[in-house]
Amino acid sequence: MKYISTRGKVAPIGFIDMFLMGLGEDGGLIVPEKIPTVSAERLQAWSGLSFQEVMFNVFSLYTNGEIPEADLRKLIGDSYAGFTSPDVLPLTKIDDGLSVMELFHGPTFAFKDVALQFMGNLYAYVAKERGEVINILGATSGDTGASAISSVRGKEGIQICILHPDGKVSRVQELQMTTVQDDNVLNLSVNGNFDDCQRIIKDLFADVSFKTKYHLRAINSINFVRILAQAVYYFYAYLKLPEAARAGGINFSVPTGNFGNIFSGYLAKKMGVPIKQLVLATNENNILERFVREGVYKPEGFRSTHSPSMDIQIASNFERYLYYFLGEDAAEVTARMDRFKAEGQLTFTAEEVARIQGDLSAYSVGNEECLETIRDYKGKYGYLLDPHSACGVAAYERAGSKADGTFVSLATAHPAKFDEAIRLIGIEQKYPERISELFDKPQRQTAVDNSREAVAALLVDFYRVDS
Ligand SMILES: Cc1ncc(COP(=O)(O)O)c(C=O)c1O
Ligand SMILES: N[C@@H](CCOP(=O)(O)O)C(=O)O
Repeated sequence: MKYISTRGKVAPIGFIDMFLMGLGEDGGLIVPEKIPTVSAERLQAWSGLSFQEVMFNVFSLYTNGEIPEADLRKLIGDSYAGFTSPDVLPLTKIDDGLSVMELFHGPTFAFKDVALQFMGNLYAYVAKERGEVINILGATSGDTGASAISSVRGKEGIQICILHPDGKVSRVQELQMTTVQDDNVLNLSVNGNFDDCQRIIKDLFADVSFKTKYHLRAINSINFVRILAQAVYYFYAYLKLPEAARAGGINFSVPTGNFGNIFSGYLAKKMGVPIKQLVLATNENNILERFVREGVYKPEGFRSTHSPSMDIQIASNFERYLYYFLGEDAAEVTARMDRFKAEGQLTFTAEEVARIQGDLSAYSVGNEECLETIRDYKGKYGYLLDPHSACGVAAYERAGSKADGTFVSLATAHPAKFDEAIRLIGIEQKYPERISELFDKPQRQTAVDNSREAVAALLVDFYRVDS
């Protein structure tokens, strides 16, 4: 298995090189040369396996033997040892039609831990085995940053810098990042929004001489390993359902912002998970909904919502979807992304829109509807959703067609991370101890201007370049 770029100008590389490259050196996103598939019989044989075993099986299709089997098993075992649920990702039945897969039982109470605990350990492994310098650069709307920092704090040979939008993450998210005192962590609070943070890091990754000199490594869903690790929970959700509930295929409702969460589902479907509908749930930052419904991909005014981690306009993984949508035609992807850069929007023909709607359905959930869904599910089922997970459930409610069989809605964060919103509807919750203890700790972060140059100047001082 080799890896290539959506823009076609990266010579095929192996698994570890792909992991280290992060963003393709031609500015594209990395994808596998050919997506491996799992037959229905083989998938059936995975029934009853633990999450760790399913992950091992999925990753073994992609790693080319570059990580010896025992090492891969240990990396996976270590990564989920700190999850608080014995199932790692428990599946909770809400009613006959709907189950919620809780992805937030890791150290930072968000679904990002599923992939990032593994990636942190993989970076430490690669640093040790290959003597690579690992200088991680990431952008966050709140969850990726906390999770990535938790996965590498204090680890030998690794430095991590995270950009977050100043004042636009929840209080708990900010504390999770900025109360970490390890010297290998730098938190930059950027005077802008998440799109600005993501643009700055992508510009720095695209500057190949800077990237090479400072050994920049990606932890965002820019990195294909993130996408792959997230694909595993689609397999696991399918396998955890009783046979009768999954017969004929299942549906997922997926809160998404950077198109990473749902693109992982799209990948799992291509690999062979019998997924019928993939429902894309956004908040009021609804560029992806407009793309699916109207065939227009165009950022519009940024809005702050109750689900701040999905306050995203420019969705990084849109380009990966485009690549497959355009029949893996890298020249056409390049032409369309160039057009997007020049004109600030992409429009799709009616025939194309019909095909997009064959892959995805999409719903944008307003602030009021989000809170209403939280109130409703707490009242009806005694189940407390966080605002991101509530967008997923609200989209499921609207997707409607219960005749399609079982739905799994992905619960992407613990409600305690977004108590600001939950309190608005008068629901009191008790924080897990690992969250309540954050409020007494000192914070450390550096304010920085919304510019690539300002960030680069700080990185030059922070990163280690010796091996
Ligand atoms: C809690 C939560 N839910 C959902 C999402 C959406 O995930 P993605 O942006 O990978 O699609 C994010 C981050 O964007 C998040 O932090
Ligand atoms: N919601 C994310 C935004 C970054 O997305 P990523 O999947 O590319 O890391 C966050 O919480 O930071």
